[in-house]
Amino acid sequence: MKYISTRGQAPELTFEDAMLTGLARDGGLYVPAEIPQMSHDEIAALAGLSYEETAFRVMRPFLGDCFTDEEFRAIIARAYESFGHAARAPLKQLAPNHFLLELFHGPTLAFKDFAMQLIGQLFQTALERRGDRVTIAGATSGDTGSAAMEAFRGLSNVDVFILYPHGRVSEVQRRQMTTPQDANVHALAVDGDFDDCQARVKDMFNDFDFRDSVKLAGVNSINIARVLAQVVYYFSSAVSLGAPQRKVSFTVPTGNFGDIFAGFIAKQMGLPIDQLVVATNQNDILHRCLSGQGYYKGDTQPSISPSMDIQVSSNFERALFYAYGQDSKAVALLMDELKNGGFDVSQGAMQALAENYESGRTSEEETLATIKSELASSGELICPHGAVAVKVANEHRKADVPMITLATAHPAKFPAAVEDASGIHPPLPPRMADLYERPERVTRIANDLAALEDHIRKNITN
Ligand SMILES: Cc1ncc(COP(=O)(O)O)c(C=O)c1O
Ligand SMILES: N[C@@H](CCOP(=O)(O)O)C(=O)O
Repeated sequence: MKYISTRGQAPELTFEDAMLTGLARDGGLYVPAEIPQMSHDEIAALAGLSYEETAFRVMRPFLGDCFTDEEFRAIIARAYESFGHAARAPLKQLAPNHFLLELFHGPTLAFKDFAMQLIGQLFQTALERRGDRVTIAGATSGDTGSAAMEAFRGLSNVDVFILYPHGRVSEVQRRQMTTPQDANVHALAVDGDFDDCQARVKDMFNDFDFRDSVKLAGVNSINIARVLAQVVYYFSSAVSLGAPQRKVSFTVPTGNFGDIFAGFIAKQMGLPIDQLVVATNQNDILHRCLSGQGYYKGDTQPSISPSMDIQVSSNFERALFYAYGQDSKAVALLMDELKNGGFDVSQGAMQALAENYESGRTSEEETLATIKSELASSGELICPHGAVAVKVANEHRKADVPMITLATAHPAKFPAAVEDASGIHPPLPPRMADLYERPERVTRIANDLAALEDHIRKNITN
């Protein structure tokens, strides 16, 4: 199994090398050279299996011979043992044929834990075997950061530097990143927005002297291993609702396009997915693009679903790669145009996108109203990101096809917005009850590549 870059100018890599590399050296993103297929019978055989066994069967073909079956099973078992729900990703019914997929039972209360806990174990095994170490740089709008710190904290062969936009994450999200006391995890509050943080991380990867000297690695969804780990819950949830005998649909609250792209991979593997619906908040660049208005950056408007306050949606590059028939030159040109503000998508590529994705947008008022109305109708208290998706799902779902809406974070991560909408203050789980008393450790830093690289060089502990 080989991995190729969306921009066509980087070496082909194995799964393990693609995982440890993060961003391709031509600035592109790695994708599998071929997407493995699962037959109708193989998908049907997932019924009744544990989440861990489903993860093994769905992900195994992507790994090639990088990890033995025994190693991979042990890694999966360790990755999910700390989850607070036996099913790992349980489904709750909201209405006839409408289900919520709860992806927030991991250690940091967001869907990021599904992939991050797994790749933490994969990194550790690979690095120990190689006798090597890495420096991870990650950008976060709130959830990736704490999930990465939790997955890698205390490890002797990894340092983790997380860039988050100062003042633009919820207090719970911030404290989850600033309170771990392990010396190898570092929170950096950047004077900028998430797109600035993500751009600086990509700049670090494109500065080969820095990249090579600190052995830079990435755990954002630029890392293909992150995306592949998220494919699993599309299979587990669809099968529990009757796939492959019947089709299902998904609505996904979307920012960096990693989660919905995992759904696209599941569909390409053979999972019978009817609709894949992209749900955006008021930062609706993806919805505008999928509606035929081109991909043009605007100013990011801070919202009550801050994790999706994104203009440069990293994995959309992967979606474009497939929509342009794997034409890496065309993708490279579009990404150059993006540096100058944006680009139009060709008619053929628009058609290909339309065959795979639908989209919708939810305003701030609609998000608050959905939290309130869902509590009244189904009794579920949902976080603002899930609420963005529930509203869009209700506009798109068909009466005869089950719609699975992804609940990507626990409401307790966004208590102010949830209380504003519902009158209920969602409590943190008991193991985090003292989060507000824990001492914070954070470095405020300019949105400046040289300053960031200097800080990282000076603070590597391993
Ligand atoms: C809670 C939450 N929901 C949704 C998203 C959007 O997911 P993606 O960036 O994979 O589109 C994010 C950020 O990634 C998030 O943290
Ligand atoms: N919403 C994300 C943004 C980064 O996304 P990623 O999936 O590329 O890591 C966050 O919470 O940090």
